[in-house]
Amino acid sequence: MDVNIVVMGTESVGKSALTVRLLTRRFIGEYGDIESIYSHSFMVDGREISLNIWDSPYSEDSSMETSLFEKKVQWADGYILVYSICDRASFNSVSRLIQTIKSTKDYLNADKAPIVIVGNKRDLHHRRTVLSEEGRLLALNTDCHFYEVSAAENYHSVLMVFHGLVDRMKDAKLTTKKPLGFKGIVKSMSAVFARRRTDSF
Ligand SMILES: Nc1nc2c(ncn2[C@@H]2O[C@H](COP(=O)(O)OP(=O)(O)OP(=O)(O)O)[C@@H](O)[C@H]2O)c(=O)[nH]1
Repeated sequence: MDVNIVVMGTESVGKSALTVRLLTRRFIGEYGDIESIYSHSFMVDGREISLNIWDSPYSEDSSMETSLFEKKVQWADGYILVYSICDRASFNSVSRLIQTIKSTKDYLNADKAPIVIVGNKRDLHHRRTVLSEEGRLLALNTDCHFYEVSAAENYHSVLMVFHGLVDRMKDAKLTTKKPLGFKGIVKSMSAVFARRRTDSF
């Protein structure tokens, strides 16, 4: 089964950190700001699940963001919306993002793809400005799912986020993989590591 997941959220909330943690089990600290689609396969109940994860840096450019946003919604079978527990604006943005996704034509026309809300940076609890209860309540009110994790400290909680989302899709009628038609997307981990190597010299 092929599954497309889009990871969204404002700047520096840890979208790449979560994605790279899933793929490599590692937290590398600094991540490039490139639009990337990563592939990752794993077995569930004897069946191979192939995940395509679209991780994009946050962009302030609204015109670019609109067309890209629609493309993402058209492509996605599921969403991971990330905020930082230390950044209230990022939480408010997730709340708005849910409304925007849910009102998009492609979302309404398709089988409603599951949405998972993720509060990241749980290790920074001394700087917390968003309570766990607020995340949970938002999920309850919007019919989404909720996790609080630390990409920096914990691989298993990150794994739970992605597997939890796939579990919710298993019964959903997934359409055949939609063509992407978007140039310039890097489909490998090499860019992340190449960037890191460059930075360290
Ligand atoms: N303490 C802590 N820092 C984290 C965690 N996750 C990410 N970071 C840090 O937060 C910063 C931003 O992480 P990224 O993964 O690049 O965030 P992003 O959401 O992909 O950012 P953009 O690409 O700018 O949209 C980096 O310095 C990471 O090391 C976490 O769980 N805990």
